[in-house]
Amino acid sequence: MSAILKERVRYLPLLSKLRKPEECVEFFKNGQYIGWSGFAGVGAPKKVPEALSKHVEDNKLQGKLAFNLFVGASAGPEESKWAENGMILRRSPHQVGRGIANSINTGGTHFFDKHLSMFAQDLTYGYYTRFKKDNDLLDYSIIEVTAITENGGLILGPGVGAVPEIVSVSDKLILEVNTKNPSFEGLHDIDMPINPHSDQLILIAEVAAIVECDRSDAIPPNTPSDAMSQAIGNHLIEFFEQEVKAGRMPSNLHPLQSGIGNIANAVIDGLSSSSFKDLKVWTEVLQDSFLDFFEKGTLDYATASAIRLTENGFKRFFDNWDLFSKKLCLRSQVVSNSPEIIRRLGVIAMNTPVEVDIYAHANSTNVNGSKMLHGIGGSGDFLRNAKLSIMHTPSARKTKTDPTGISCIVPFASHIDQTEHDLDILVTEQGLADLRGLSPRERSVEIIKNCAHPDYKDQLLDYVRRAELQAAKTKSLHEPHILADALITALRFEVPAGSSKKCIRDFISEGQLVVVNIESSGQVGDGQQLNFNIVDSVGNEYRRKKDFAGSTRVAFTAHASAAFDVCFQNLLLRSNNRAKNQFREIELDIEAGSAARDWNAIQAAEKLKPVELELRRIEELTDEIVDELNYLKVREERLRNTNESTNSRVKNFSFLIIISLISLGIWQVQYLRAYFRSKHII
Ligand SMILES: CC(=O)SCCNC(=O)CCNC(=O)[C@H](O)C(C)(C)COP(=O)(O)OP(=O)(O)OC[C@H]1O[C@@H](n2cnc3c(N)ncnc32)[C@H](O)[C@@H]1OP(=O)(O)O
Repeated sequence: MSAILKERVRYLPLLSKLRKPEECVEFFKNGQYIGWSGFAGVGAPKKVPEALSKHVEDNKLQGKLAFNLFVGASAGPEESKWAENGMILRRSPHQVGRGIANSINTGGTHFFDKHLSMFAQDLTYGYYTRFKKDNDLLDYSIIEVTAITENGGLILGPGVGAVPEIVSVSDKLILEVNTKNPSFEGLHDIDMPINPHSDQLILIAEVAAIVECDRSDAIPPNTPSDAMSQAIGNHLIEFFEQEVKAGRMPSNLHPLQSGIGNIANAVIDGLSSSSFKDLKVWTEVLQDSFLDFFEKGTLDYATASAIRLTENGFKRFFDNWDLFSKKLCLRSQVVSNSPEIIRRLGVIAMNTPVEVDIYAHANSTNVNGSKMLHGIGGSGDFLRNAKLSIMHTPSARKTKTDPTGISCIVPFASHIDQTEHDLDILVTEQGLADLRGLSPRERSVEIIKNCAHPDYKDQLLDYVRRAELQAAKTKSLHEPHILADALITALRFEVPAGSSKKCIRDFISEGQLVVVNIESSGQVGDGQQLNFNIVDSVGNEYRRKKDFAGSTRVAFTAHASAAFDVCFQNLLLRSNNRAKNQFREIELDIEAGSAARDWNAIQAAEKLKPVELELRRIEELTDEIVDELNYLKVREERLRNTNESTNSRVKNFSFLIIISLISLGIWQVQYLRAYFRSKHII
């Protein structure tokens, strides 16, 4: 037993329960309900989960020793290891890490994404354990502590999260005493709201073991702030200054909440250099940038549920313990995320979405509507209840081949976590949209104009124009949408190896510039040969390529006004002996006319100001509309000529028939007369 452990565990009876992590494995059985401490990657248990993972790997128990796991918010890499080993059957709430996200997205883990403010209390109500056969809510909980007081009080570490509720409903506890971190004594304010069923007994769990942990939390370094995040920060600072001037906020603002992720970290970095003083923070996670905030004297006091610092950040924090610990309080997540407190304090909430749509519905969790990233976390708690609900995001994110390949401003959010009823302000590096008091259609203009990336502005405006035209016809102009178009920015489909040709058809006008971007998965030599060609319906071939993989951009000027096809065929090569179920995934993006022009290059080459560029774009768009109208006019003329010529032909034919009938009639009369005369009848 190390001297430091003896010093930290001041409740002596517990010292007799000391075990090695691997000696705790025997407590765990398949299907148990387990709680962990931890919040936003810090304060989670490490040694016992690691020993269990090793046990599963050594004995090939993957998928055979699995648990229902509840953690306040995300835990550390040990959780991802559990997921990789098929050890998590069910999980809630917020999680972070490739392993756990993969397990959710491949169906190995049932994940339910509850608001952080509600999760802990719902757990104590028994909502999540209602299928359990015995009366215990949680069988075991593994809790990291930094000390245990003389009377058995648990001193948690850098994360509080749902530990108070988890401990209160656990049958047995395993305590990991972290001796690498200093004791966090004096930094927490642990409070448990009384649930409506106040007549229920809170169980006092039995401690099954204590284990020493000599390792700190491993938080990856944050991406340093860049021009994009600085621009977002500057727009926000300018906005806050205006709010103070308008008398809607005091000069030291209202308490700030900041979400997780690199953008949130960088935005706080920007705010720390602003001229605001005596700021306060009411949030759930403090990241590294808050340390600068404290040191520069901008930040007066902060309260959170976890302090999620990188290795360097923790070193700074521990080295300056006296300064930071006096300005900080860690609380449980039911308190830090309490809707009532957030509303009463008038918190300014700032969180990053995956995407926001033109009417201000935001997706915080699911890429393309179905691929889970991290979960909603506390973003819903804060954005629904804050005095000012702000979302900050880059206007576009990169893909493998395109630095602005994904627009974060979309016609229709593919999954909605935060609704239009909550969001006040949207800010990207392009600018800030103040949505307060605007109708959905006013919002769409404000968002596209101020926040969308220039590469996507025209497409979004075009969508709004078409949606409004259609909605006007059906008298549904409140929030116009064309649902069939709303979710498509680029086409993505699979071409199975050995299948027949697959073609995508579009229509172009003569002389129009067309740009086709094609991205294919796989590589040349992988046993499949992907060929494509682009032809129009009058026989012009614009491009043909054999054995293609990766990405390409084809630009051409249309020779005729006609339909054109982009056709793919994926041949299975003889040398390929893994033939079954192989396919290439294709992403196809077709742009025509002004949308196909590289406006950034035009602006640079002709040294145009933004207004001039916008006017040029509008001019081209107008020319295009005029061209289209001219084309329609010519087609209409052609149709009219065809109609007229058909009409005159029918007329002539009718005359011919009339003349033929009259001639036939005269002939018949003559013939009958001659016949009757020859028979002497007349
Ligand atoms: C504990 C708490 O709850 S704190 C309170 C706030 N909580 C939340 O808001 C929870 C939900 N939000 C989040 O998890 C984050 O803010 C995020 C993921 C939405 C954004 O965080 P960032 O640091 O800006 O994201 P980051 O750049 O690391 O991107 C994360 C991944 O999402 C992907 N992504 C983000 N936006 C998009 C998009 N519009 N389309 C496709 N992929 C996207 C990124 O490409 C990246 O993928 P990768 O890991 O394969 O590279």
